[in-house]
Amino acid sequence: MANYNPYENMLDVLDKAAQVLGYQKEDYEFVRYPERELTVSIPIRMDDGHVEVFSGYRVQHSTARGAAKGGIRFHPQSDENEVKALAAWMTIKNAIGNIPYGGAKGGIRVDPHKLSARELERLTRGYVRKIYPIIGPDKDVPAPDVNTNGQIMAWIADEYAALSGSWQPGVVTGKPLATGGSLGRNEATGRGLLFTLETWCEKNHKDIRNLTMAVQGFGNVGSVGALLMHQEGVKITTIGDINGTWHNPRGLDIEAMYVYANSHGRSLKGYTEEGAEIIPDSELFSQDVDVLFMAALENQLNGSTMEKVKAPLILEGANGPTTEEADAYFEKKGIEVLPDVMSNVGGVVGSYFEWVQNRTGYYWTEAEYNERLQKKMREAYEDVYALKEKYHVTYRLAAYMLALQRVVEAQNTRGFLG
Ligand SMILES: NC(=O)C1=CN([C@@H]2O[C@H](COP(=O)(O)OP(=O)(O)OC[C@H]3O[C@@H](n4cnc5c(N)ncnc54)[C@H](O)[C@@H]3O)[C@@H](O)[C@H]2O)C=CC1
Ligand SMILES: O=C(O)CCC(=O)C(=O)O
Repeated sequence: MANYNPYENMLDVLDKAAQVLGYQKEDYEFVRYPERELTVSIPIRMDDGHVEVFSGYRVQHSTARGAAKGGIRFHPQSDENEVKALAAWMTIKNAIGNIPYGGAKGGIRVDPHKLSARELERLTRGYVRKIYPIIGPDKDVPAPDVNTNGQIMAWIADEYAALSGSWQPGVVTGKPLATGGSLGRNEATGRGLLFTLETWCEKNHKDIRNLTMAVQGFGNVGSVGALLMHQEGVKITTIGDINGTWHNPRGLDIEAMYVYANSHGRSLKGYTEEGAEIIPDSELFSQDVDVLFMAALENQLNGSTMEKVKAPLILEGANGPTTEEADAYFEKKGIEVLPDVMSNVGGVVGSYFEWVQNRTGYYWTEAEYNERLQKKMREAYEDVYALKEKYHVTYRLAAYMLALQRVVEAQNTRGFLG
């Protein structure tokens, strides 16, 4: 998998979707290229006085349907191709969610766990100064992703205010409540995944309370998703994060794991539970469960791991966890995949709700927020499902087809071909 290029993977699926729709290359060629890619260098004085220079990226894949929108990731392996693919997936996802955004993503190549809080703040503010010309509430609106959180979003909003001379909370979403965040956003991606699973159960005449599950990733998406699904009766026997894989055949104590991870920097390192054992990470995918919930990183289910999967259903909370090769294999084997661009859209739909509240200055209750989220998740699922049934394709292909139709229509209506 050394040569895995997530952007190429995205293009392959996009081309297939276009083919099923009967599009010629020129009908959608523009969607194959990001509109704008910015690479920046961020010099930081570290606490001990020495200087380090970090690479950062912001890619705006599309603004056809509205301002570019998507999270920012801090990760040691972040690079141009990863951020490009993540930005394109945002275009597709935002179109499926039918929210008025294009797609973008950002990244800094750094291991944030090695930085002090002061260094992290300086790095974040340095990054904002470099991408300042291309972001704004109507231009490009960042949000959290892997290894970023509400505090980092608050620093982004504050640095933007310092540069622009005005407090504009709608420049970034996923903020803490004290800085214009919204009730519900922190849980939105996980809650949206629960709604997706519930809709799948309804369509397949399954009772969610009878499902068993294994989860990879226990950060924002994995931990909230697992907690909410557990509360609905799903039995979660296996959870893995970067530190290890925990297994309890009687069902893990998800509440305890959630509290532990959230008081240990979103990490399960050191977690113990009576009846639970630590198993090799390589055994996570081969668990004999009903659902494999992917909530870590891309390229996890690929040519080398796909044959391990025993679960008949894969729920994608992470972006891009399944390569095209693995996807084809799962289709052949009858393993159903609820794809990222449909299933985890709750995060950005929740961000849209926050942005709407920031711009109107009128804040909703959590119950209102969750009710609207449920409605949006349902609509996204049904819109994808209708195409899946009509064309007899996978959920993923149907999702890409739906997005392609919406982006192409917006682009053509605006008429911005040169
Ligand atoms: N935060 C959000 O609102 C959204 C995030 N996503 C996607 O969901 C995924 C997870 O994001 P977050 O939960 O926000 O990130 P996070 O930083 O809160 O958590 C990431 C989790 O993945 C685990 N992990 C990392 N590498 C791993 C490995 N090699 N093996 C096993 N576990 C590993 C970490 O230990 C951690 O538990 C990413 O793909 C992200 O792009 C998608 C939609 C929205
Ligand atoms: O909330 C957002 O704007 C984007 C979240 C995100 O990065 C994602 O959906 O992958």
